[in-house]
Amino acid sequence: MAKRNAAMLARPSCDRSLLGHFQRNRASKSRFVVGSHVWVEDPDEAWMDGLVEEINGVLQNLKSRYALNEIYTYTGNILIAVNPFQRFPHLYNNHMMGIYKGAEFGELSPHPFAIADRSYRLMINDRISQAILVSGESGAGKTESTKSLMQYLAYMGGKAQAEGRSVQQQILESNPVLEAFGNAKTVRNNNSSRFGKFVEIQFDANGKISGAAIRTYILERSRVCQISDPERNYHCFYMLCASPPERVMATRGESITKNLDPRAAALSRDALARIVYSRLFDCLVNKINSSIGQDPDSKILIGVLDIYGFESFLTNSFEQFCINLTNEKLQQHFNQVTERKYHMLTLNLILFRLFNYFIRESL
Ligand SMILES: Nc1ncnc2c1ncn2[C@@H]1O[C@H](COP(=O)(O)OP(=O)(O)OP(=O)(O)O)[C@@H](O)[C@H]1O
Repeated sequence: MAKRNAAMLARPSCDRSLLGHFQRNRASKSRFVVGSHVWVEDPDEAWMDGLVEEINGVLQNLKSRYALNEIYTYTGNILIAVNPFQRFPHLYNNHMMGIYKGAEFGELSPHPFAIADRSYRLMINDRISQAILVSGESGAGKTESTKSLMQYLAYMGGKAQAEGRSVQQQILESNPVLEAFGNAKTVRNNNSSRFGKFVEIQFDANGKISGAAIRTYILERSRVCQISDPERNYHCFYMLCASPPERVMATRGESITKNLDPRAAALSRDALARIVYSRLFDCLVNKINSSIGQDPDSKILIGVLDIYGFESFLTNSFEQFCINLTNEKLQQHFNQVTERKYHMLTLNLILFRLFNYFIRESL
């Protein structure tokens, strides 16, 4: 039998929160202990009294349902999902979402769509925010269940977008990006989330999605520089280094397919690294500026420009070429400026801005 892991989805009702933690073999132990008196179903006697002599730890109900490909089971308000380790696309298509739409909770087979539908109805009817907790051991199927929940909420709350991509589309499209940067192969799961995620889907008064926020928690930072075999680093690093036959550029409204040989792929990788680093540097400067604070009402200022000096190597980088050109221009202007008795700093600042603009545009 395939390995079975289980994830649990708990739906809080409008006035209380259900929190829980599901581990295989523990649920039965919490209800039955060795020595308990129990009723046992019997084909002849109907019910017989019995005594628990041994607990072998198998959740019989989940096991027999799993054998019939029934991977979802309710226990009260809680949905238990047993990882099937195979795709059942018919369980998650538009037709299935239509069936669960507005159906009474418990009327249809247990499903994440039913949990999402109940939460949506409670939010609409009682005007109270809801939360769905997805919990379970690594590899149990929490991320897959979360995607089904989000798929259904997007289906219920989605509104047609006149132009551009709708909020619901963007929420669903954020999954592959976050997984590329936040998921990695571990011993237990080839696509293990190495961060916690709280997706807040906001609705307007008509129950339509009006916005969303993704809050992440405790990204496993150590993985970036420390991994043990056979685990891997974050997927994005392998995606960056891989040279697919064609890795497609998506632009607004269309996608362009371009063949990249390993050399071109390496150039793209290096360009990305440069951009990421320079954005990080800008971000640092912005942080410093916002912590110092600026006076928006100030009408006068003294600017002091300090750019790096000109230099000439055997092979000059593009930035070196730019800085040499700018230094040359600055000196020309300095001479003109002093001759014409203009204020030198003002012109220098303009040039500095132009220089920045030029470099940014060129990169
Ligand atoms: N409902 C499902 N249908 C098909 N495959 C599933 C389903 N649930 C889980 N899987 C399979 O199991 C793998 C692990 O599931 P998932 O990544 O959701 O686990 P997880 O509980 O989020 O793990 P982690 O805590 O490590 O992130 C998935 O990549 C997928 O192959």
